[in-house]
Amino acid sequence: MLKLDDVTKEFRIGAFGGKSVTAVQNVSFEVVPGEVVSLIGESGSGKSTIGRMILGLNPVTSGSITFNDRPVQAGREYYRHIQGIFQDPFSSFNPVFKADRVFAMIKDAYYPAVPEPEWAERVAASLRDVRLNPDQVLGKYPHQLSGGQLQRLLIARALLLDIKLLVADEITSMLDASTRIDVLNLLAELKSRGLGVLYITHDLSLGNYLAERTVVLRRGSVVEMGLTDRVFGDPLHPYTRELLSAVPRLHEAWDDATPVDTCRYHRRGGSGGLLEAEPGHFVACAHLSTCS
Ligand SMILES: Nc1ncnc2c1ncn2[C@@H]1O[C@H](COP(=O)(O)OP(=O)(O)OP(=O)(O)O)[C@@H](O)[C@H]1O
Repeated sequence: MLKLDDVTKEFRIGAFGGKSVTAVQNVSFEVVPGEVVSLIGESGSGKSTIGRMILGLNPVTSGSITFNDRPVQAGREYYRHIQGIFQDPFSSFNPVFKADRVFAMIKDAYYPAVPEPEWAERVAASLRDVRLNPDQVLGKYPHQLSGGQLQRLLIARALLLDIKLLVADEITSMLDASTRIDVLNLLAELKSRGLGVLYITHDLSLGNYLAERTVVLRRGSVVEMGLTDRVFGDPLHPYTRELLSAVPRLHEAWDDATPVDTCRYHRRGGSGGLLEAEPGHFVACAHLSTCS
């Protein structure tokens, strides 16, 4: 199980790192095996920073991230179980390597003792799992494959490992509508095999389609989380309601002045924690800075 406990991330910025920006603040949530959790929020809300911390690509400033009770530790053993896939599949491949090479690197790093014929069969099986024809993709360079094929290749590569958690950061945003649905269905199939997925997205409808639970981020903090049906069906936080009513402009930068001024939880629950409004459905007060 992946567990984030009170995680905060500050980046040092400016000349000589004299200033800092808080990208993620006091975030806690879990992803259990066989569950898709979608992490949604506007651009700059801290989604990718959370993904990168889970993958050990950025250290946390405070709090902890554990996977099966062990702290994140970037390295071969960790990546055997946890893999990340990102928005732009082309940037994940070295353009001068054919697809075969991607798989050979996994063999060299993790399975050097496996005989070649057995390895070839494993590769073919993982490609078939993601509905790719091995004969049509192996032997090709990245530019000879489509974005959807490359995303599937990345998933196939992850499947060759003993993967338990996939961090999928905007993986469908560069795909056309039909390929997007194919990749989403593939993720749904993987979750039914016990894989946990953190699905990071701007796109509420995709999160709604796939995820059992939804975590809504605003300016680095969780404002609401719970079962997707409940968060979408009965959004409690004004910001979540705003997000749901503003779907068509989700890809635009948001105006910081977005009014978030009505909150029925104001003054009901301390100064910053999430309130459990109903079992498993948590919401932040919309007036955190003034709530006491
Ligand atoms: N390496 C960094 N150095 C300084 N600031 C950073 C760094 N990475 C991210 N940030 C800042 O942290 C905040 C959160 O960024 P992040 O990329 O996590 O947001 P996001 O929700 O994933 O946005 P998008 O959907 O546009 O990718 C932003 O204000 C961003 O400018």
